[in-house]
Amino acid sequence: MTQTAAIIGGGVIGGGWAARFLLNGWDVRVFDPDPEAARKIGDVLANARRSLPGLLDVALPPEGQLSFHDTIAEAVTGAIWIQESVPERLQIKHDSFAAIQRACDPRAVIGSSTSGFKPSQLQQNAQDRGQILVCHPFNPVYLLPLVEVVSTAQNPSELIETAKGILSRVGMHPLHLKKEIDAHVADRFLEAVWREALWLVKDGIATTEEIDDAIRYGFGIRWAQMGLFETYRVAGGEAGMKHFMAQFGPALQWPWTKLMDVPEFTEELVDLIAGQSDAQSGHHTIRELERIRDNNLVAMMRALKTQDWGAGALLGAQEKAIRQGSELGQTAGDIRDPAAPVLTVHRAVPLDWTDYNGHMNEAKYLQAFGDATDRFMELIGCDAAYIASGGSYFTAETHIRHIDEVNAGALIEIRTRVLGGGGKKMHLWHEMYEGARLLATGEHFLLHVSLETRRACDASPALDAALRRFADAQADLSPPDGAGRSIGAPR
Ligand SMILES: NC(=O)C1=CN([C@@H]2O[C@H](COP(=O)(O)OP(=O)(O)OC[C@H]3O[C@@H](n4cnc5c(N)ncnc54)[C@H](O)[C@@H]3O)[C@@H](O)[C@H]2O)C=CC1
Ligand SMILES: C[N+](C)(C)CC(=O)CC(=O)[O-]
Repeated sequence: MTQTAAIIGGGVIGGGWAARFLLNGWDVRVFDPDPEAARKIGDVLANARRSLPGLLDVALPPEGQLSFHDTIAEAVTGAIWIQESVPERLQIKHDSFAAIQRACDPRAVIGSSTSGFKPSQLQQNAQDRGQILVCHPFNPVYLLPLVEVVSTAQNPSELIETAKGILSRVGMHPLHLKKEIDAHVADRFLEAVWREALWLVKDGIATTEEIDDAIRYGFGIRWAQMGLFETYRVAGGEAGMKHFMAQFGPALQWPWTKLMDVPEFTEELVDLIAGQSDAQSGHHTIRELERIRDNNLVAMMRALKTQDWGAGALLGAQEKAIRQGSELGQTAGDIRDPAAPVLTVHRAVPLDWTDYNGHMNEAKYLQAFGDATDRFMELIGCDAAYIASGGSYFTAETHIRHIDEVNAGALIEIRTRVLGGGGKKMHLWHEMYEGARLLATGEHFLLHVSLETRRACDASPALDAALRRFADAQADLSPPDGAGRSIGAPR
């Protein structure tokens, strides 16, 4: 059954939460007094639709329904997750919690996006303190997985576990802090770095662009994959962390940084920073910058997925769970009708598959058909264990027809037929669709090989039988249009 989330405050962060829940299959009900809220959330959703689904190599559940409501009471009806993302003012947050708790399901989780308030401050005077906890996300909420969960002794452990479970199921990494503290963990770093950067600009040491370069050409990339302590452990060389601390610890006593002093926010400093930021980035609109940011984040996170590391490992685990619960997780024994084409790929087109023509690049059609072949091989028993035992298939010939174009974010399906198979041979036919629209076909001839001799040889009897089950059942189907065709101009 579809689950429902309520979003109270639909600005930058509330809009991001709405997109994350919707694209993970939840219905979302929004309350925001701003008459422009629907348009603003629409813009965030458009960005999310082109970027989030393509993070995974498998389709997310069908998108939920979005609705807007005139009161908090109406918005929270039926919601099991309520995310407060109103402005960072304690009184507005308290008023919102009071209105939420007058109307909501007492079992619902109420998460607050607050960047700085402690949960005990949020819970003050609440009707049910135990229902409210901090769930602090990072912008863009639809792509970045971190959410800092901060609770108090008032929160029942079952509610905290429910909250963490739900956040994990929408692809997030709930980091549950041991104790509450102003600004949680991550915002304390961000503020320390920001404060230092303001000094560097004010003192004329570096411009905003030079400071950004200092981050993005070096330690920013490093942090994205290993964080701080693991990076420094490696920097200690073979002697490791103790050596690193002995070598660089004393620097903390020297006056390298001004950390706790804050430069005065004079009009002059604000103008200096805003002027430098305009010179650095003013030629892009904010929407353009958001898209550049999203393109880069998707490429980086997908690269980390191939390494099964950090934020990428989380994506891999989510992908595996979705696959296991879907048609793509079936075994050959689950398939009752081997005469029907088999679903081998169901996924969105990722941003990093598109090219200068604004659509999916030709090389990625082969990637998608290659993935379809891999899935079919796995289905008939040519899986990781079989390959480790020394047998596999090599592709000997491929013919792809590009029939229609497709853009980032679009959901594609590949259905696979067996045109022939048995012994050493496997002849596959893939059709790629977006809905009912045929996008491409791929015809592939493969040979079974011994990975030891690198020469063709018969498949194992079990693999051969599994392949022949499909080949025999499909033998009487009429040949697909375009099968066996060679390249030539239409006459
Ligand atoms: N912007 C950021 O980078 C991050 C912000 N946060 C936190 O998220 C919360 C929201 O911040 P943003 O989305 O940046 O602010 P925002 O200004 O973009 O959005 C706030 C939204 O709340 C609406 N609003 C105002 N009064 C309301 C009320 N009484 N009931 C319902 N909605 C109301 C406004 O119309 C606006 O759409 C804050 O607590 C902030 O600390 C958390 C992570 C990152
Ligand atoms: C600037 N900020 C304190 C609102 C930032 C955050 O809370 C998290 C983020 O997305 O950087």
